[in-house]
Amino acid sequence: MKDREQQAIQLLKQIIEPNLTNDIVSLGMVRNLRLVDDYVYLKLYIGSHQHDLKDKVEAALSTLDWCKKPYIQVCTIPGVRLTLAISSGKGGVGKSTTSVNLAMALSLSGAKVGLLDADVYGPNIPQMLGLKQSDVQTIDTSVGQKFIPLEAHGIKVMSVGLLAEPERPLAWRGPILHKIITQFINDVEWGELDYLLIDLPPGTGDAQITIVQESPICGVVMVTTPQQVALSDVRRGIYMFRQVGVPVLGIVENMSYLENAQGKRTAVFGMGGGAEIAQELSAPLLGQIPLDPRICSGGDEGNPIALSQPDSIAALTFKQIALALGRTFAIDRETATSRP
Ligand SMILES: Nc1ncnc2c1ncn2[C@@H]1O[C@H](COP(=O)(O)OP(=O)(O)OP(=O)(O)O)[C@@H](O)[C@H]1O
Repeated sequence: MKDREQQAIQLLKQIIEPNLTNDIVSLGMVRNLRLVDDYVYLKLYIGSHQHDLKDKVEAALSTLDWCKKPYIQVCTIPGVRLTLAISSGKGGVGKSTTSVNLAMALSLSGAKVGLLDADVYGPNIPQMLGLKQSDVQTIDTSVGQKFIPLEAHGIKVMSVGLLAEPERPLAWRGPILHKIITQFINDVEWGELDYLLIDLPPGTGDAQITIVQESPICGVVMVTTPQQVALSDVRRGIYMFRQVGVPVLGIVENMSYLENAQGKRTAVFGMGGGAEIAQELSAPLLGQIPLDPRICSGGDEGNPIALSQPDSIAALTFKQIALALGRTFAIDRETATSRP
């Protein structure tokens, strides 16, 4: 049986995703591969534009002389091309700040962007985008009721925080947590999106594993601050994602330094931590965001720095990360607007 499984995996490894120029197994698109008698079962996690990969998988597995039939369950979020997760090893390092500003930078580059706040422990994305608690509307569709996302600065937003009562802690546990997150992933009517960013809860617990396993996440951006204690947590996070087969796209180092009016930089939380971990774990350092009080006030006022201060170092760095992601996934202004 193990030999046959290896045979199937080797065949699937020959299928290359043309834009990412990597094979679908390494990209974490093939999951839950099982052999029952002479049948192959697997889940294929893909974006809305990658349905031809299913035919390729079918054709590849059909060449196995012992395989009577492959059963491929395609897992995708309708209308969503790319689902990316933003994660951190520990809380308070600026994960939500990065999610909001990256979403903003991607949107400003011309892409259609959605942001799902799955941080059940501290859902503060709505506030960071200036959204108040409001009744989330639902819509009846052919596949059941769906939530309609709210919109802020051109970004479609859905958050567990929009469903919770203000000032009340979200004390969801175990099965309820699992159900809420799964519902969020599958039951939001996003429409057509180039990117769906998912702001994960901090850490590497059940909630994170559920989300990454049950959604077509094609990559994770890890956020960290430069000090050693944060780095050991981010290392654990990266190992976790690699273990469940989700590629780590790179690391954003936040609160890297504080710059004074004369341009002198002080490394408040130490220097070079992000670069060190990036090198150690062979994950690119996507950018370094300085400490800037305008990031904090922008978050509190619902006006992200990527929009309000486009010439700031922080905004330019988020823009550069957005462009890098666009290049990686071959989504640029042209493809975003000319999409069928
Ligand atoms: N580079 C920065 N400069 C100044 N303030 C920042 C910076 N990054 C984040 N902050 C502020 O730090 C606080 C924590 O940031 P944020 O909520 O993004 O962290 P988080 O990692 O998402 O936290 P949690 O895990 O608790 O959700 C916020 O008030 C935010 O405005």
